[in-house]
Amino acid sequence: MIRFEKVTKAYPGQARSALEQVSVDVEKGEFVFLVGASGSGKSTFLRLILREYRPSSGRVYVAGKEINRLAGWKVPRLRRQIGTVFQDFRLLQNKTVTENVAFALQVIGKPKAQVESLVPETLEMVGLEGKGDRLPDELSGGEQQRVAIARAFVNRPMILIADEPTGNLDPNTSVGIMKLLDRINRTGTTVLMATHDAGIVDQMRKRVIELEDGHVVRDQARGIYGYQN
Ligand SMILES: Nc1ncnc2c1ncn2[C@@H]1O[C@H](COP(=O)(O)OP(=O)(O)OP(=O)(O)O)[C@@H](O)[C@H]1O
Repeated sequence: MIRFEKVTKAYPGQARSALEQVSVDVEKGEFVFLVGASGSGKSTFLRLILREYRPSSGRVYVAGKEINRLAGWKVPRLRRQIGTVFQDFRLLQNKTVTENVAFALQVIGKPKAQVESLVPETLEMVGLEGKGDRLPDELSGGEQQRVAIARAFVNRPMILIADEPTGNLDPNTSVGIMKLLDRINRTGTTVLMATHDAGIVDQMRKRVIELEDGHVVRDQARGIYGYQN
């Protein structure tokens, strides 16, 4: 589903590459934690999958296509197949829960009837039934992250990328969010999650890829967090 072949990414003006000769294969339906100290290259890895950046050398494949070679007009189609969730939720503050989730479908031109069936179904799946009319600031942090996950998943993407999704949440709330991501993964969606949350990684026992200074230093099935901050 995702393949990195000897990928190096150097940002202009930076002495050291953010990623250096990284080769990784992620199969469809896998759940992968990306761990590593701050600055080790986790976000860069995720952004290359979205083609927010191109590699300086090497190749990135998503669903069999080398995305560096995709024509610019095909990039939105690629991104449509990848849901994204971030630490800071990134909801539209002046729109209700329902409108936030519906918006993700409207911008890609989904017919109204489909929007009207998919949005409530997805809100129910993430445990937000009955809260569709609230504004984001009328929700707890955990609920706001559920809205963000609903928005990322409502289009049933093949890949879900989560960059520190529990970074702003307390441990109990984080467990609920992880259960939800696990459920989404069980529908067949490939999940990649960058995290500093040792407790969660140790609890879930999924594949762990550890980056250090832009290199993969560990790739472990049913792994643990296992590095010192
Ligand atoms: N847009 C950019 N321009 C220049 N350098 C960048 C840019 N983005 C990241 N870097 C550098 O690339 C390296 C890897 O950064 P990256 O954000 O991928 O790390 P990270 O593991 O996600 O860190 P964190 O855990 O703090 O989010 C760092 O040295 C960082 O300073």
